Amino acid sequence: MAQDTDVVVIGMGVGGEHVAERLAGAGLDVVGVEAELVGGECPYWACIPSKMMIRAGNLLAEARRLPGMAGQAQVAPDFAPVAARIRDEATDDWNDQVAVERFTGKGGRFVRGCARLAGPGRVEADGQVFIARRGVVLATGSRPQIPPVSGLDQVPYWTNRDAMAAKEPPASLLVLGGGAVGLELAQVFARFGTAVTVIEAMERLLPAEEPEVGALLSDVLGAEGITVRTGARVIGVRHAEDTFQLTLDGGEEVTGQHLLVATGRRPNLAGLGLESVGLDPDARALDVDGQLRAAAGLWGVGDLTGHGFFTHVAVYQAEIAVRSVLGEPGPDADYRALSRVTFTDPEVGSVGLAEHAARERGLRVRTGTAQVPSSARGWIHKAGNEGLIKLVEDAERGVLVGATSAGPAGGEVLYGLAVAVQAQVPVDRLRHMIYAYPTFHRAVEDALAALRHG
Ligand SMILES: Cc1cc2nc3c(=O)[nH]c(=O)nc-3n(C[C@H](O)[C@H](O)[C@H](O)COP(=O)(O)OP(=O)(O)OC[C@H]3O[C@@H](n4cnc5c(N)ncnc54)[C@H](O)[C@@H]3O)c2cc1C
Ligand SMILES: NC(=O)c1ccc[n+]([C@@H]2O[C@H](COP(=O)([O-])OP(=O)(O)OC[C@H]3O[C@@H](n4cnc5c(N)ncnc54)[C@H](O)[C@@H]3O)[C@@H](O)[C@H]2O)c1
Repeated sequence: MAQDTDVVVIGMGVGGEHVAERLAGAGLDVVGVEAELVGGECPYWACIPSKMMIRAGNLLAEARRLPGMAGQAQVAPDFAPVAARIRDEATDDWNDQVAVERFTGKGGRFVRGCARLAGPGRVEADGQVFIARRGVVLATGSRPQIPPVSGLDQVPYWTNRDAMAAKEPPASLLVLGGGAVGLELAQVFARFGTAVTVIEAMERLLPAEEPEVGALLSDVLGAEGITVRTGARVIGVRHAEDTFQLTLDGGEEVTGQHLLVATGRRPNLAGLGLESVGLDPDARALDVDGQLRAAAGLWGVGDLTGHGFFTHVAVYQAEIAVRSVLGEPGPDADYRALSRVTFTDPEVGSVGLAEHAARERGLRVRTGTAQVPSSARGWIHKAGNEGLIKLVEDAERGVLVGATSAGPAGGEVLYGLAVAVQAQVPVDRLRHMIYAYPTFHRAVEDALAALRHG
């Protein structure tokens, strides 16, 4: 028999969990359905374990920077504490009991299973049927996008999930894709002694970001001993005797003990029953309006909306969806000042539009760039000081529409630039601010001084 409830949340990753807990906390009867682990990708296989790995890799890199700066250190990398932290502190050995109890403790009803829509306000899960009076929130996230490379579907490649569960670094690793996942993990494993080759199809690393950043990362990763192949297409994959062999389009072969496929993600819409509510199940992403509504009584938050695969986007959208479900007024989602940080060393932070994206929108653009090593703090910092600040100004309006901050703490330096883009602070005002000496963010002042038409 069908059970009545106020709201059903399908998918209890960061987005869905936030919605479900907030609505249950507001006194609604909420059913939360999760096929795998409550918390989703971020705590178990993505943001948190990868950042624990990166913290460890950065410690090794800092120790290796001692010569010429502060003495000598014997560095003997050991991945065991990293794997243990991921198992014990990050993921509770991939057990979500605490998260489930946090939700049920707020009065939520939890169902473990794969849910699907069976008409407006109607959800089937784990052999049960729920009728949602207020509506349904879809938050099913995304999964790795596997490219159609000949032989790839026949071999035991890694995705981010296998990498996060690794107990030791592989002897060698081929990384397909020079985006955020590929580069963060390439650098970590290399710092633990893995021989890493990154193969990126586009002409540069992090191709969606400023080209200066792709060049910077190629140099830094190359100097750390990582082989970086850009503009490289893999046309075939084979696996035999614990070795992966990739054939590049020029005929060259590259080999490695493991292969990490990190070529992007795609929203999980298949099998959700979208056709039962008149929506296209084959769409690339769930189309939502500014209040995160996909249809009457149907909301969507997180990766499946295609507005950027980031935890901060999922949680931002979740707050708006909560207000919308509760019928409370509030502003529409606004992605103009969306920040993203790739946690390589140097960290690459960016907000808003890269120069090429601003030009594609027809803006009259001025850009200004400053090199971190040439700034006072960068010069003082010395070892590991690589980085740059690049600003993108809409010259008509005299405001920044985008900025990049790469360097030590580049993701933190980004914050001031994100405020400037979000609040549309006039560039002239930014020029007449006082920037503390000698901070990394003082390079912003140099970049402002360099703003000129390209
Ligand atoms: C390696 C890696 C590192 C990352 N690092 C960062 C980072 O540093 N910072 C950052 O902001 N972002 C990072 N991300 C992205 C971040 O993990 C995602 O953006 C975030 O997890 C999205 O949350 P979500 O709730 O939309 O989806 P998910 O976390 O994917 O959760 C969706 C949930 O829905 C469940 N589900 C799916 N279908 C159904 C169904 N039919 N019924 C029931 N349940 C279902 C799934 O099991 C899953 O638990 C990283 C991603 C990766 C891969
Ligand atoms: N620090 C963070 O916030 C963080 C970290 C990791 C992941 N993420 C999120 O997860 C998402 C997925 O990360 P990702 O790195 O998998 O995707 P991505 O889209 O960032 O990068 C994928 C890369 O693979 C390349 N590529 C695609 N097909 C290829 C092929 N056949 N051969 C070689 N290269 C190919 C693309 O050109 C691109 O550079 C990101 O979009 C990001 O939003 C965020």
